[in-house]
Amino acid sequence: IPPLDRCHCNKIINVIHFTCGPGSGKGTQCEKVVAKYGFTHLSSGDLLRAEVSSGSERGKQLAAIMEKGELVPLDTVLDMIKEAMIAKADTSKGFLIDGYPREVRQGEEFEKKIGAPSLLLYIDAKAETMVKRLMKRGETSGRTDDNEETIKKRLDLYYKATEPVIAFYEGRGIVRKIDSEGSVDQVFSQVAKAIDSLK
Ligand SMILES: Nc1nc2c(ncn2[C@@H]2O[C@H](COP(=O)(O)OP(=O)(O)OP(=O)(O)O)[C@@H](O)[C@H]2O)c(=O)[nH]1
Ligand SMILES: O=c1ccn([C@@H]2O[C@H](COP(=O)(O)OP(=O)(O)O)[C@@H](O)[C@H]2O)c(=O)[nH]1
Ligand SMILES: [Mg+2]
Repeated sequence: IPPLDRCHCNKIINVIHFTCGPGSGKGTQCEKVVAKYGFTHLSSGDLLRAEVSSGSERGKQLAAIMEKGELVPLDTVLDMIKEAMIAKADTSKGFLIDGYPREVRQGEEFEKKIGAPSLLLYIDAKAETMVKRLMKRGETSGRTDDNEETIKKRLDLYYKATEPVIAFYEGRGIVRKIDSEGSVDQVFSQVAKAIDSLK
């Protein structure tokens, strides 16, 4: 398919994966990255939630999986990301892909269909910190998965499926680990340093 190839050759130097645990602060940091660098932010979770809000049949199936804190089929997420990347390929300065890959196979498929990332940002947060932040966010977020039971499942799945992703890319030398325990600005200064090191 031609648009795919376009994606392949154009922007692949600037694909940044943001892979961290739930509630580690990805969404918060991505907003700041967009403000400073003008990258296109694609949040896999937000793309899925948009499909759920559309009320489509596919959205209903996704909602049931997400409410349980499980992972939706990897092709579904990849197709959504690819579509969104193609739509922006001509004008984007780079892509910041948040909450992805969630499992090693997702990363492998991304590379086959789109290309290799140039950086993988990983915010290292303690389980206790993530749970605390998510419970607090749950007071106002309206997200059906911000409840104690689902948070626990999301964390378990993170340690089981997502942490191996970091080891996988560490082998390639593109992982930058960020300590999450400071303030939002302190975390961002580490993120910015990692991105600046790409230039
Ligand atoms: N103290 C502190 N709180 C933060 C920081 N970053 C985010 N938070 C808070 O932690 C909560 C979760 O942050 P998000 O940015 O929504 O986290 P996320 O990683 O996108 O989480 P998911 O959407 O569940 O993947 C929010 O309520 C933020 O206000 C930080 O650097 N320091
Ligand atoms: O590649 C992805 C990204 C997200 N999700 C689903 O979307 C939910 C919310 O993802 P998000 O990144 O917004 O939040 P997190 O779980 O990291 O707090 C997850 O629990 C999964 O059910 C998924 O299945 N595959
Ligand atoms: Mg988020």
